[in-house]
Amino acid sequence: MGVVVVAAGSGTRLGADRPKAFVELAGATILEHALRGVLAAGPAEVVLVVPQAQLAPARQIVERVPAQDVGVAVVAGGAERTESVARGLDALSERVTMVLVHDAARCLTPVAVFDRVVAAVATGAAGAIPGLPVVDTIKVVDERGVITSTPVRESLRAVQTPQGFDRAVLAAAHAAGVLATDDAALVEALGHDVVVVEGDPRALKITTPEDLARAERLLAASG
Ligand SMILES: Nc1ccn([C@@H]2O[C@H](COP(=O)(O)OP(=O)(O)OP(=O)(O)O)[C@@H](O)[C@H]2O)c(=O)n1
Ligand SMILES: C[C@](O)(CO)[C@H](O)COP(=O)(O)O
Repeated sequence: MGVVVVAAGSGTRLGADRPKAFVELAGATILEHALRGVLAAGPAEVVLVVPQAQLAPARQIVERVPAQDVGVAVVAGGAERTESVARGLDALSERVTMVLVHDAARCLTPVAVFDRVVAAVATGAAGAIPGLPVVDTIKVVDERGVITSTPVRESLRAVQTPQGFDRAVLAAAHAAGVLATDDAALVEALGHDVVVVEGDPRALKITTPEDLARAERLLAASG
């Protein structure tokens, strides 16, 4: 299994003085936490996708983190998340047949979540992604803010990463050249079934300063 870790975002909503993946969380960068979490899942290879200006700092992180015999490559990302994923995919070796795409911003994702995604793809799913039931009622609104529909809550999931796919399926989905907020959407658009497996609250995406504080608390609580 190969893992593409996308870490090339700027982190506008976090508002830090550097790209989000290079912000410190309990003494290490978000990217370092993410890399350690990914390596615990037992990949054959990993590609870190980072901003062009952060290639050298990212390589220093790779040197610091023990990876045994796992190959860890570092490549520059694009302006959009979808482009960053595509560049990461291109950097995986030919031998990789199953790909997981993971947000560095979800750096505290437990290994059990990786395991559930891998198990679902290994048993034949074209794609598998973690998700949690939503607790709020969700409304669809138009441009005036007027509600146009209320989806049945039981059918909704808030989805996370890692998102796992058969490599050929994901490559075909990216070849369409369409942008989406996650990879599953590209694979769904090709007509493939993507299954949702159980996610985990600890796989939160660090997006705002409040999320960063929550991640600090989670790490402190886990000792
Ligand atoms: N051009 C981009 C945009 C996002 N990402 C990555 O995709 C993940 C999810 O994106 P998000 O959390 O929204 O990060 P940012 O785009 O950096 O956040 P913001 O929208 O606040 O700028 C992050 O790990 C981010 O680094 C990426 O690799 N390349
Ligand atoms: C892939 C993702 O994390 C799934 O929830 C999410 O869609 C990323 O979106 P963002 O707009 O890049 O935060």
